[in-house]
Amino acid sequence: MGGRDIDAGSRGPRAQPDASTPPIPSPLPRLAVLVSGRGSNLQALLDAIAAGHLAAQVVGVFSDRPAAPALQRVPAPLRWSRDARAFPTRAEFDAALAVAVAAAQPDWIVCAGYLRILGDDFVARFRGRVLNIHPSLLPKYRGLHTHARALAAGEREHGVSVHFVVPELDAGAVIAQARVPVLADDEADTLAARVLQVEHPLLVAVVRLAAAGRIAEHGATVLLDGHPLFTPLQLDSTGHLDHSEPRSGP
Ligand SMILES: Nc1nc2c(c(=O)[nH]1)N[C@@H](CN(C=O)c1ccc(C(=O)N[C@@H](CCC(=O)O)C(=O)O)cc1)CN2
Ligand SMILES: NCC(=O)N[C@@H]1O[C@H](COP(=O)([O-])[O-])[C@@H](O)[C@H]1O
Repeated sequence: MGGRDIDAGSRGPRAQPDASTPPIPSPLPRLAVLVSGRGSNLQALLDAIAAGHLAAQVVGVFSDRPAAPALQRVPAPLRWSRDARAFPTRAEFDAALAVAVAAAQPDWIVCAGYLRILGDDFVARFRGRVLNIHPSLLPKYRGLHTHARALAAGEREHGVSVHFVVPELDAGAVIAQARVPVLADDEADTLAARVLQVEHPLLVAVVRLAAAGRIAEHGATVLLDGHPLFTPLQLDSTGHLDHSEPRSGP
């Protein structure tokens, strides 16, 4: 799994393009995906790319768990994993992860079911380019076990958020959300399954915006096409993000 191929060879005069010269396509945006589990969100990205619905390329899949089934969804050269528990400190694992991720030269890093808190140094190194999909309507239910907690709290609505990653857990600017109803007979697993169904189109839709250079982190705010988002984009029933959301401010 390597980075960009840099042609250090040719030093002669560059051929001037003319009408007969086909345009050189810009390289596809490079995605590094961090996983810890089965990888259904990773698969959603891979499927969208294969179907021509996401103009990007997965350049590496990274895990803290060598046995993570998600790793099997990509060819071996794209896989990197180390047992995080085998490292003396969290910082040492994070440092090894950062070196491996940097070597892939990603444009974006997507936490897709990645179950480790990233250290401050890792976040700082890639700040503004790290996204996470979190199974709750943030800022509600940061952390783990979100479905059980939402049920225990008697929520009638639940869902998923995609946000920028900052050092504080699940506290980064929220880019987009998708909502599902909580049913009277829901248990954590049935609610999780319903949420997962909207996670996949939501993640693809946000990564599509990121890959197209349309979103950016601006402090605690998300910029969409240079305009601040004051409320997260919402996934509609057709799997598209509502860009018509009213934007106040310049
Ligand atoms: N610095 C950040 N790192 C990560 C974030 C983030 O927002 N900031 N998002 C997470 C993903 N995540 C929820 O969406 C999450 C991941 C891990 C944990 C957690 O408590 N992990 C424990 C280990 C749990 C386990 O092994 O079962 C830990 O790291 O000690 C909570 C939420 C990705 N990283
Ligand atoms: N705190 C992070 C977290 O809980 N992420 C959640 O883990 C699952 C991973 O599924 P996947 O491995 O099939 O994509 C997804 O539901 C994702 O939202």
